[in-house]
Amino acid sequence: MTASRDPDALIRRAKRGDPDFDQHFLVDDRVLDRIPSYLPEDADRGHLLEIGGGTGALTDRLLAAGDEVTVVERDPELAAFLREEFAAEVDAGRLTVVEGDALDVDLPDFTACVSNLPYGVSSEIAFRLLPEKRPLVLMFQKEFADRMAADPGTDEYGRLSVTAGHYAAVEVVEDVPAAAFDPRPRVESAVVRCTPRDPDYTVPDEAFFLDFVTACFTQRRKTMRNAVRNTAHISGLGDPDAVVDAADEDLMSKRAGTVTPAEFAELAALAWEVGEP
Ligand SMILES: C[S@@+](CC[C@H](N)C(=O)[O-])C[C@H]1O[C@@H](n2cnc3c(N)ncnc32)[C@H](O)[C@@H]1O
Repeated sequence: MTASRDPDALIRRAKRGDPDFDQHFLVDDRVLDRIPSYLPEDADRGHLLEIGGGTGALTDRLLAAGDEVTVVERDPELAAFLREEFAAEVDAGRLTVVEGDALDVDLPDFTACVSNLPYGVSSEIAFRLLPEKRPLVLMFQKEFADRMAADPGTDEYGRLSVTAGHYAAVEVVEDVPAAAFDPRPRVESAVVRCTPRDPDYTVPDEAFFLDFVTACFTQRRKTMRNAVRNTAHISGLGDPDAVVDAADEDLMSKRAGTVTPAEFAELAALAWEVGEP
């Protein structure tokens, strides 16, 4: 196997690294080597997607781990640098560099995504990728990663945990210190693995379920009884009182932070039936 490109040399050649553009490049070789290995063992590595290629240190590892790679990069100078640096792989049809905003561009039919995300838009990108139901290995700000993977009853559990968990089993697989990046971000980071799976509950309407969960967590300090009543403008319920009257009393006395995803789904089904959504 050929040696990987030196991440510091890539940054010198690209002459980029602007924190205002979410440009914090990974320079720790051990972290870079480990990231693709977090893909589930049975993941199809036929076509890997990378969002935010930067100077290509992770792109280089993905070319070694997969058959074909598509990288999306918003910075035109970095996109041009990637095409030049990886000209042989581009010519061989193994690498496609898409210049554009990952929130707008058409995504290819990828089999798995491995990315060190731009943190300013990491939530929007994650929720663009999760419904695609492909394995994802993504670097986030640590606090965000912990909230995504949190269990009911913990301080971190919230809307993000339920909505991400609706699409995938979510695990934090590695904490990454700021020192692993150049320039250093002001926050700590963590790598998350999302393994797609169907949830252990069914919902009558996915958009309504997600809005209902979002609504309840805007009032996380209130009982579910009050949360359901006070947030009809978010959940879209025409008759929230009917839901509260029909629902289990014990569940209505809980706070959102201790309600499991399956309990949210049960309540959303009831709300869909009697709450005039
Ligand atoms: C945290 S850096 C990661 C770079 C590289 N993958 C690495 O690990 O060193 C994020 C990259 O995403 C790019 N970026 C920022 N916003 C973006 C967007 N909306 N769409 C695509 N790329 C974006 C930045 O220019 C930057 O190169």
